Amino acid sequence: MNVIPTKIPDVLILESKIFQDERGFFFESYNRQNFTDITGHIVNFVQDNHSRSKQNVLRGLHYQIEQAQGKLVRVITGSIFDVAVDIRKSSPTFGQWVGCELSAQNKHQLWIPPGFAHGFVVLSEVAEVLYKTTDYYAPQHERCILWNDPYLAIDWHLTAEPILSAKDKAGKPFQEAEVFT
Ligand SMILES: Cc1cn([C@H]2C[C@H](O)[C@@H](COP(=O)(O)OP(=O)(O)O[C@H]3O[C@@H](C)C(=O)[C@@H](O)[C@H]3O)O2)c(=O)[nH]c1=O
Repeated sequence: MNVIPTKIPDVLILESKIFQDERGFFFESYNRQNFTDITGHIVNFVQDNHSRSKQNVLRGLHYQIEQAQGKLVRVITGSIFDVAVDIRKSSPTFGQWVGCELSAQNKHQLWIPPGFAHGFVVLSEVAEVLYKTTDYYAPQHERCILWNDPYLAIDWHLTAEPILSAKDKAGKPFQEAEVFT
């Protein structure tokens, strides 16, 4: 497993060793011991999510203010631009974002610890995204920051208008959003 750092030290891109042969490929998509060694934390994943979206669908920026979720994100069909925003007030990178392309081809995974808002946009015709979470879905604690907040100024690599849920269209400006201490 190769670890690619990002400009936010707690957010990591993980590159697995892929074994290719005449049958296809094999890789360990998750190994608890390796993950603990890489992050320096014992992380307990409790939920696996799977979503499929068409091109230009943008989901985000989401977080849970209680039962905050760390997320380990990967793509098994197509490609996305995946974004994490640091919303921990005490963090030196508070208000900063990082993004990276995750695809079925590169098999990269993004580790986003608790304390971040998360979102992605679909770059390919369709994309299927899988992610593990460190806490359970808790809709009462769900919050959403506006994807195009001018303060955050995220470059989503968009080539068309994004397709958003009603909930995401009604996201809060970053400076009005509830954040972590
Ligand atoms: C996230 C989630 C949704 N749902 C249900 C609620 C709703 O009826 C339906 C679709 O939910 P949403 O519109 O919130 O799905 P979506 O917009 O894909 O939400 C997800 O976006 C990405 C970016 C994240 O980071 C996730 O944590 C999550 O917030 O699925 C669950 O049952 N469990 C879950 O964990």
